[in-house]
Amino acid sequence: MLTQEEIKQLVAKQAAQLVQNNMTIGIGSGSTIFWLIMELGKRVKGGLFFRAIPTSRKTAALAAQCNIPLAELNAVTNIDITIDGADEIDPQLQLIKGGGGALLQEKMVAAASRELLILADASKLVKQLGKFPLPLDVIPFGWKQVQRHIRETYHVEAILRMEDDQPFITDHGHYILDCPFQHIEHPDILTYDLNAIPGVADNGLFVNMADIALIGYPDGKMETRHR
Ligand SMILES: O=C[C@H](O)[C@H](O)[C@H](O)COP(=O)(O)O
Repeated sequence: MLTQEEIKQLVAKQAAQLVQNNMTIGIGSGSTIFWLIMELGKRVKGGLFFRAIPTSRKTAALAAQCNIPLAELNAVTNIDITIDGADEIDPQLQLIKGGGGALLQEKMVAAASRELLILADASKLVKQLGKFPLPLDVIPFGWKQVQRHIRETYHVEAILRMEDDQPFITDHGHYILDCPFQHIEHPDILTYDLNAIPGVADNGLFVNMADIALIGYPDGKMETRHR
């Protein structure tokens, strides 16, 4: 039986093979994407040329260490494919993302891409989204008003994400509120409503965005799911 890290490595290896010469790709964030970057680094060493739009400072730093040429989102008109991880994946390939706090850039890069490929081990598969607390990317100014709105509207206690006893700060200087909805019946409606709250920059629901998910299992099998 493979460990979770070995499964992540396996799906990352397979996904790295999809990148072709001269492509522009988006690279997501997180521990699964760490392995993707390692695999892409090997392909760069082997002579493959592509350029990548990173979705976080961490991803950018890792990719630079692996000699992957980087570009900014503003510098491209077209991204062939974005490869990213997820925190939850439902049967319609609707996602919760943002466990690492990079959801805002991830969604912007995914939205600019022709295709979004999600890599995950099978533990991320759920029947219904919501067990994983939904991250909201919020402007620090007046964040408690957003928290109060969530409490009054949904009866959900949003928790300010902390790191080393300080609020966790995103790459763009924002805060993250983690919202334990438990059951999200209509992700399409919820994403729209949450983003309408003043002070919310974005939320971690990725609705109708993922095209393909590559799922790895402990026995070494891989499954491709399409939306
Ligand atoms: O902000 C983080 C991203 O949305 C990640 O893609 C997500 O949290 C999954 O990360 P991991 O591959 O570490 O489980």
